[in-house]
Amino acid sequence: MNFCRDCAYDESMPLSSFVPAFASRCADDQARCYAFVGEELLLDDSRGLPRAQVLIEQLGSPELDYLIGHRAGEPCRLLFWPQTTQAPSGWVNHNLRAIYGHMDEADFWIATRAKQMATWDREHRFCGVCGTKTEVAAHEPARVCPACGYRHYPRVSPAIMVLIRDGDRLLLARSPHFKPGMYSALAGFVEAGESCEDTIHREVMEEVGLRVKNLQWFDSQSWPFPHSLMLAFTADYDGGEIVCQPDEIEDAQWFTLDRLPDLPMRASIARRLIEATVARMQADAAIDQ
Ligand SMILES: NC(=O)C1=CN([C@@H]2O[C@H](COP(=O)(O)OP(=O)(O)OC[C@H]3O[C@@H](n4cnc5c(N)ncnc54)[C@H](O)[C@@H]3O)[C@@H](O)[C@H]2O)C=CC1
Ligand SMILES: [Mg+2]
Ligand SMILES: [Zn+2]
Repeated sequence: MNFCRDCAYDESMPLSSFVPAFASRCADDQARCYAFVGEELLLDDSRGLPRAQVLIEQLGSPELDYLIGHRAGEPCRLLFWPQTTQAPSGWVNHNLRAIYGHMDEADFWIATRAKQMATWDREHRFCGVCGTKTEVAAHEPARVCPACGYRHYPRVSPAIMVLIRDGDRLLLARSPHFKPGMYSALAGFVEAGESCEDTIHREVMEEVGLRVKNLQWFDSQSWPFPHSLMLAFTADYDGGEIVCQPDEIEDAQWFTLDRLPDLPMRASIARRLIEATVARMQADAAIDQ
């Protein structure tokens, strides 16, 4: 699956060839370099990965320099400089959401892992239990407290997503943060003590006042904004009238397939979930004719 439209996707090293790993120092100048200045990914003019050594000569020693895995056996290195670092010449800073589809697809997803590793490191500098400054473990992504021994691993926040069908129509909603005209499937974070299914029933009732049944698994996706794990389902409508949750849901409507609104970006599992469900509903309608 490669949505890259204007760069060379290295099919010989597909994302499936990536194996996560961790070492608290990389310093391998031949490694594939996923470099961030603050929230933004540094790429060269043709949206390829930069050379670590050149960046370090320009920006000085990075705040983070970790091995984060191997792509087809090639080491993958995270370099991180804080936002205050001046932008280096000859490289372009990219917002991660915006660069999808314009860089090697596998490198995009490895860069999202790198971003989450940088977030983990910077948000666990002090022990959440006793306040002592933490230290990075040598061979696993953990910041360890030397005083109480607590190990702080990268945070992953499970979030459900559910697309509700009712005959030939789909329920799509929009948050106030969405760009104008865009609608998506419902989503919500799994709360402590909930199963995914509990969250779906709760979030659908909270966000649009409806009941659902026949939950079916679709797929999952790491979503590094900042550390969500999307767990996507479809469900059938099982009663209720649409009542939008104030502040969370600006609008929610039933849409027939011939009247779909603007949909989420191509990188999102929301887009894949909606397109796959529409295709299945169109196939079912063709059989019924
Ligand atoms: N990849 C995709 O296709 C999509 C991804 N998403 C992501 O799903 C996640 C959940 O979506 P929302 O509708 O915003 O969630 P939501 O419906 O649970 O409401 C968000 C609220 O949850 C609380 N919150 C924030 N971070 C949290 C955490 N880690 N754990 C528990 N509660 C938290 C905050 O009060 C926030 O206002 C977000 O990260 C969003 O970016 C949402 C739609 C599409
Ligand atoms: Mg939500
Ligand atoms: Zn501690």
